[in-house]
Amino acid sequence: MTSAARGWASGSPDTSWPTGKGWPREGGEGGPRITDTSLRDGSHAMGHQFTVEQVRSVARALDEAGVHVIEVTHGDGLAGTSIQYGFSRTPEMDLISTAAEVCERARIASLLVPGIGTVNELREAAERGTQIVRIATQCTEADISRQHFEIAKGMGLEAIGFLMMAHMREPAFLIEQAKLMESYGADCVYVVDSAGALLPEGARQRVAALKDALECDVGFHAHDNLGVAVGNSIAALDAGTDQLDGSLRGLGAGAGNAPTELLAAVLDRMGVNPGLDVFGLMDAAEYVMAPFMPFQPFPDRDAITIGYAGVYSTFLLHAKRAAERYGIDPREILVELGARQAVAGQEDWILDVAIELARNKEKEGVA
Ligand SMILES: CC[C@H](O)CC(=O)C(=O)O
Ligand SMILES: [Mn+2]
Repeated sequence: MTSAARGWASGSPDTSWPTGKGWPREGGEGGPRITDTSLRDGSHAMGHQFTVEQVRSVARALDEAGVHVIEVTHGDGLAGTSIQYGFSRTPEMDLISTAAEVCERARIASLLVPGIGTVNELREAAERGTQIVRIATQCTEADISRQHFEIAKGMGLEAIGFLMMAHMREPAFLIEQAKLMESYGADCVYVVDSAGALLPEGARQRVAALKDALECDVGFHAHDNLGVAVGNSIAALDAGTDQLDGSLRGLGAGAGNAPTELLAAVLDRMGVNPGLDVFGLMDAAEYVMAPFMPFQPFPDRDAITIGYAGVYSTFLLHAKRAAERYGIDPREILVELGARQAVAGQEDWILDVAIELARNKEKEGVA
């Protein structure tokens, strides 16, 4: 569908345009609402070095191709720029303003991780054009997001919960966490496969459980560590997801996200295209995004290990260092950490596991 066919050229109001909760179901075009996170999750792959020009051209191309929501911030969310997470080349508020200025239809979202971003950044982001805040917590810690939801709703923003590392917990557990976010005012709660560790059945079960238990929308955010980001997104759709995430060329952390252009093509073939210009997105990926990408994210050995072990990608470097010190394969450390369900903040386990594995190996060698 061209922009003219959608009535964009004339700027006529399109009542089917997605504005959040329950968006497309009655009288709309059908299909899920699409959020492109190239300019946020992609910030990780870019080493947080986006320029104003890059953001302008990507946001414009996404908007023209009918993407409903464009997420813009540092990869770790508002105020992520730091020695810990990597300094942004361009102040994220300028990137938000730039995207907001060029978008005629798409809404701008920003990620906020409680403990990193504060209400001050959220207020400024809203002044610069952010209309949707995605509040991200570990999938075991939804309770820390109450204040953030209440403030965001008080500011008139659409507020979305982002339950990260959702592969680590069973659907029944996620329901409880998602219900907390809903009770704080969430318009939607996402199952976030941060480590790309889910397989289609796991994605389906988690989304189906939330759909069954919540009144608000449900979303799904994929990573491609096991090469099934698009397959998992389709499984989520099958389970009734209202919203899906993608990024052009999959630009995102680790093995990257589900490519938006691929999602568009697949949804179109499934007969549930929510108004995306399939060729436009293919062109945006090829001619706007690809030329400035520092590398093409894909499931390489490290990325597969993260998905296979189901651990935080931040464990990788520490595991490699410990493995070298104790003469073992870092993959063994990561798989063991995954089995022990290590979460962020438990990096000290890495050394313990390395020592234990080295001892076991020594014993086996002696026996
Ligand atoms: C906290 C940042 C992180 O990249 C959020 C996300 O996209 C994920 O967990 O997959
Ligand atoms: Mn992500």
